[in-house]
Amino acid sequence: MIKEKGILFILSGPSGVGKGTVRKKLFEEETDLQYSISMTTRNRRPGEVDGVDYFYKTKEEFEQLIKDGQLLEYAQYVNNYYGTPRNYVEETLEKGQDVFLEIEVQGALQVKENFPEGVFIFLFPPSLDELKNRIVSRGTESQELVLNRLKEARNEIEMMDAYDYVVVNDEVQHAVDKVKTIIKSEHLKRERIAKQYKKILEDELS
Ligand SMILES: Nc1ncnc2c1ncn2[C@@H]1O[C@H](COP(=O)(O)OP(=O)(O)OP(=O)(O)O)[C@@H](O)[C@H]1O
Ligand SMILES: Nc1nc2c(ncn2[C@@H]2O[C@H](COP(=O)(O)O)[C@@H](O)[C@H]2O)c(=O)[nH]1
Repeated sequence: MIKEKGILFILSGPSGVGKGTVRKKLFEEETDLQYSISMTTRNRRPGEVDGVDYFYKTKEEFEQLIKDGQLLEYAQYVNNYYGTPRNYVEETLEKGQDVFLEIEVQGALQVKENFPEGVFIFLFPPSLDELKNRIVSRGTESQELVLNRLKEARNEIEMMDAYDYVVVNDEVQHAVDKVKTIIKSEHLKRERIAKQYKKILEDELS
């Protein structure tokens, strides 16, 4: 019997909307997903751990990874590089396990070119004011960086139509439940298609 490949889920959206918060809660409740840890050149925030939150790289190391074709996608976001390790994603999907990416919009659009069969979810803020409150209240960025991230957010929201699903992050648990429903329905959809495909093959062979 042919082993089904895993499904690639991409959670994306503007900085501060709550992607990391929603993803962490989702992973407490959903144990069958594999999280792809990204590479970045940004400085480690207090409490972040290398190999858990990110793989932290120098600019030179990151540019070498790009040259070597080791990134599935990458983006320069507010003066730093961020990217997804290609081997980890491809090998995990090949093993039949689902992979979950939490990345910004430019990167998500690159993934869409290479993996159009991926499931693209856009996390949307209840309002732009609330988005600003969230970035500011997190307290991890200077005022200048908050403004840069908000400027970027407006461009990112314009790309929302390229996604398969839009989930409003009003309350964390609501958003997590909606993402879980999307994951279940994508599995059901693929099972149904596989059954139909099997039936067509059986009919043709009989
Ligand atoms: N539904 C929510 N209601 C209120 N606050 C929230 C909600 N979701 C997230 N937050 C808060 O908003 C802030 C930003 O969340 P988080 O860091 O998860 O965003 P992000 O989209 O991952 O940001 P970035 O893209 O910059 O990494 C955090 O302080 C978090 O606690
Ligand atoms: N294109 C990619 N974007 C990524 C990746 N990993 C994280 N991100 C996104 O970058 C911004 C900033 O993150 P922060 O940790 O500095 O707040 C945010 O939107 C992340 O989702 C990646 O591999 N590729």
